[in-house]
Amino acid sequence: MSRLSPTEATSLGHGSSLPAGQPVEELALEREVATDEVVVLDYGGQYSQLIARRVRELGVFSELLPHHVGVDEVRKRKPKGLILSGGPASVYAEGAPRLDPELLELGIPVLGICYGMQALVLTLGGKVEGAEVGEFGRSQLTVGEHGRLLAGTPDTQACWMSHRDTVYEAPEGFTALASSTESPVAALEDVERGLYGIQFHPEVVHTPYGQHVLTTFLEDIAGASRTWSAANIIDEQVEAIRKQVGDSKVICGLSGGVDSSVAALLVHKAVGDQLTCVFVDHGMMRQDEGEQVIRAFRDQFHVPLVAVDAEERFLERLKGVSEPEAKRKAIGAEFIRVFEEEAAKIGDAKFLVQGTLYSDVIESGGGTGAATIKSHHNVGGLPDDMEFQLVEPLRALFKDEVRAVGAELGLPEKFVWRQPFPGPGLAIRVVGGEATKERLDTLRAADFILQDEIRKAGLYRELWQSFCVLPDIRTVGVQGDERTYGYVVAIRAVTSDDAMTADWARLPYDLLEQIASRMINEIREVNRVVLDITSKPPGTIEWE
Ligand SMILES: Nc1ncnc2c1ncn2[C@@H]1O[C@H](COP(=O)(O)OP(=O)(O)OP(=O)(O)O)[C@@H](O)[C@H]1O
Ligand SMILES: O=c1[nH]c(=O)c2[nH+]cn([C@@H]3O[C@H](COP(=O)(O)O)[C@@H](O)[C@H]3O)c2[nH]1
Ligand SMILES: NC(=O)CC[C@H](N)C(=O)O
Ligand SMILES: [Mg+2]
Repeated sequence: MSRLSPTEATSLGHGSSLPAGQPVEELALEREVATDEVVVLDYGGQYSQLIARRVRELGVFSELLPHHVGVDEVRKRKPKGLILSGGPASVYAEGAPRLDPELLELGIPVLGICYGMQALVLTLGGKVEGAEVGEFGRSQLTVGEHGRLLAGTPDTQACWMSHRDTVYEAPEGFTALASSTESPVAALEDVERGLYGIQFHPEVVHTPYGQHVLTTFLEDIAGASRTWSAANIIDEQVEAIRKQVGDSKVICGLSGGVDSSVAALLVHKAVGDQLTCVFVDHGMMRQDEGEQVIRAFRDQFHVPLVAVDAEERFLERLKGVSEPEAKRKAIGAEFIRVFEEEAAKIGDAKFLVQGTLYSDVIESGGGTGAATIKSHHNVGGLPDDMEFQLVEPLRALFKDEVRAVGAELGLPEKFVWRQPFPGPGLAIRVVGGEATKERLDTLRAADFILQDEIRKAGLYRELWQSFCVLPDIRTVGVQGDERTYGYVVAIRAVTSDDAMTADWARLPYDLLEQIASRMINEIREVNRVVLDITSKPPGTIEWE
């Protein structure tokens, strides 16, 4: 991407995987199946999510499911093919995830990648063993026989590996296709049974023929039509929304962010004036944001918009609340109470549209033992007694795909390329303490300066997000020969593709200096500015 991310790490760093216990129904997508799908089973690999993204980039819809889902869950989706991801375990480790042999009997081709291949080989009676030396990073693949899977690729090619266990013998019925520096069998296939395996990672950019091999699997082997694109989700969703909503009234929580704007446009396309948008100004917005959103939206679109001034009730609700999850849940619940009141006013709207994305769903954990990193207000933060039925047309998409849909729908660039802003707003950036009006105002002032300077420097669009955090800390300073005891502002700026992983942005020193000095000079309460240089993982983007 940019001068801001000096390493390639961000493009490789999709480190998410679905924790065991993730309830699958949370992830199931109501699709009017119009396009072909390939399911990726996640064995906890670092790049599992990247596999699904690559498949989508190649024009085939793809969903990532935890490895332990039953065969029925996979069958339900009528996939054209199945991909088994890599994973951190050794196939011999106690409790290592197993491959259910029934998955190999679905009548669709299966491609095992790294751990996925090792599990396949072990299940079918081949030989996998821990090698003396591992094979990490760049390696050389030597193809003995191209077979079906490696057709059209060179006899020797670079590939990217990350494993210690190694396949020494292919199971009966398989042909070993290639070896690598440290792996006697680095690719194999049993065309008859439709089973394929590769030890290397086709999904990372360091495997030059990776996309080629994936394309072969999708197109030639699985026979999937490459007709899916973020844009054709429009027709699919318009149809699904009509079916779900019928002739009921619908409200849409509209923040002015790209997700809810796109969701609103889709729903409007589907059910026209049954839709009313509701913008909630909870007092945790950025400077002048409320007015800007209302003006921009009313100017641009012909969708009725109700703006609710809810600052007082949100501040009241947050009194004494400092623990991050408690804060998120309080905000999530209050949002719903406001939506309920507005729904009643417009005449019993039973449906609530939200711009929930795939990453919100994955990250919110789920509940049955899965790790919840943080409850996104629109997923894990919803109150139990909510009666709305949710309409979430973007639940299957990643942010870059939503942007593509937005562009296709004619959403102006300034909406499409807005940096994300979390629903709970500045409240989760007043860290370690209560979000009082006074602290929110200080943070708002700092944030305004940061945005202003980032835009002036022409960096706004290159950054996934740039914002300030106000910890509950004061430090001693000396200003005008006087002792001061003021707040610390932290600057957080990150690059990312989809918020699942992120790197801290290398902002120019001169810009940082300009930002810091403006903050200290212009905001009386602030006397120190620090920079957050934590990537995600191990950090998250927001501090709470
Ligand atoms: N101030 C708000 N008023 C009404 N609805 C909101 C508000 N903030 C968030 N929401 C609802 O919560 C959903 C999730 O918020 P989120 O911030 O993830 O998306 P967004 O604001 O639409 O887009 P972006 O991620 O670009 O900020 C929104 O799509 C919207 O439906
Ligand atoms: O609408 C939202 N409601 C939330 O509760 C919420 N929490 C985090 N975020 C945004 O999600 C992305 C990932 O954030 P984290 O790395 O902090 O988990 C980042 O873009 C965050 O700004 C939220 N958005
Ligand atoms: N990347 C992987 O899937 C690694 C598989 C297994 N953990 C190994 O080390 O061989
Ligand atoms: Mg937002």
